Amino acid sequence: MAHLYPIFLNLVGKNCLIVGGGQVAERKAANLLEHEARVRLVSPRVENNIAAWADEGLVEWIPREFQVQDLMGAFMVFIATDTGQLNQMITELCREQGILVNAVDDPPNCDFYVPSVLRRNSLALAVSTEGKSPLYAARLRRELEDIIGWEHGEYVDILGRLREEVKASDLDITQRREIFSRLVDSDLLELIKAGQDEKVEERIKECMSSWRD
Ligand SMILES: C[C@@]1(CC(=O)O)C2=NC(=C\c3[nH]c(c(CCC(=O)O)c3CC(=O)O)Cc3[nH]c(c(CC(=O)O)c3CCC(=O)O)/C=C3\N/C(=C\2)[C@@H](CCC(=O)O)[C@]3(C)CC(=O)O)/[C@H]1CCC(=O)O
Ligand SMILES: NC(=O)c1ccc[n+]([C@@H]2O[C@H](COP(=O)([O-])OP(=O)(O)OC[C@H]3O[C@@H](n4cnc5c(N)ncnc54)[C@H](O)[C@@H]3O)[C@@H](O)[C@H]2O)c1
Repeated sequence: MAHLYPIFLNLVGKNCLIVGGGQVAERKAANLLEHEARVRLVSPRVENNIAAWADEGLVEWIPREFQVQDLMGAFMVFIATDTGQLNQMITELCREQGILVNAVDDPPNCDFYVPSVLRRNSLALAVSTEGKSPLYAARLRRELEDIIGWEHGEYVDILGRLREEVKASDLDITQRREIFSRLVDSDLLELIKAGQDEKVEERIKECMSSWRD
C-alpha cells in the first residue's frame, strides 16, 4: 500500500467540523483551535473543556445528534462518536461530498491521520506511524523534545528573517545559496543556546559579509 503523503495545512479560518464531544473530540478540537481553524462541533453531550470553549465563543457547539446538513461548507471533518456504524455512515457521506475526513476509530477509512507534533516556533517535526502505534509516535515526540530545544525555534526565526533580507537583494541564486549555506553550517545554534547574543550578531555579520561588504 502507498505511504501517507505528509503535508502542513494552513487551517486559519477554515471550517472544521467535529462530530462527537468525548475526550478524543476534545483533543482534536484543542489542536484545531491552536491552529486558528473555525471549529464547529455537533454532539448531544460534551466534555467540560468543550463546553467552556463554546461559552467563550471559541467553538460553535451544536448540542444535538449529527444531521446530514452539518457537513455543509466543511473543509474537513473529524468523526469521533462512540458508535462505529454511525462513524462509518458519516465517513461515506463525506466521501460523496469530497470532504477530507478523519474517522478516529477507523484508520483504514481516514483520508488523513493527525501526527504527533514537536513544535518550536515555526519549526515542526511531525511523527506518524501510519496508525500502527500512536503511543509510539507520542513517545518518540517526547524523546525528540530533549534533543530539539527552544533554541531551534529561535534559530529558524533568525534564518527566516535573514532569508527575507537576502531575497530582497539583487544577489543571484548562487550567491544567495552561498549565504544560506554559511548560515546553516555555522555555530549560530550553539551561540543562541548559550545566550551569547553579541557573538550571534557577529556570526550573522560574518555569514552575510559577502553580500554586505
Ligand atoms: C498522534 C495523536 C494525535 C492526536 O490525536 O492528536 C494520535 N493519537 C494520539 C494518541 C493516542 N491514540 C490512542 C492512544 C491509546 C494507545 C493506543 O491505542 O495506542 C493514544 C495515546 C495516548 O492516549 O496517550 C488510541 C487510538 N488512536 C487511534 C485509534 C483507532 C485505531 O487504531 O483503530 C485508537 C484506538 C482506540 C481503541 O483502542 O479503541 C487512531 C489514530 N490516532 C492517531 C493520532 C492517528 C494515527 C497517528 C499515527 O500515525 O501514529 C489515528 C489513526 C487517527 C487520528 O486520530 O488522526 C495522539 C498523540 C498526541 C501526542 O501526545 O503527541
Ligand atoms: N483516534 C484517536 O486518537 C483515538 C483515541 C482513543 C479512542 N479512539 C476511538 O474514538 C472513539 C471516541 O472516543 P471517546 O473516548 O472520545 O468517546 P466518548 O464515549 O467519550 O465520546 C463519544 C461522544 O460521541 C457523542 N455522540 C454519540 N452519538 C452521537 C451522534 N449521533 N451525533 C453526535 N455525537 C454523538 C457523545 O455525545 C459523546 O460526546 C472511540 O470509538 C474510540 O475507540 C480514538
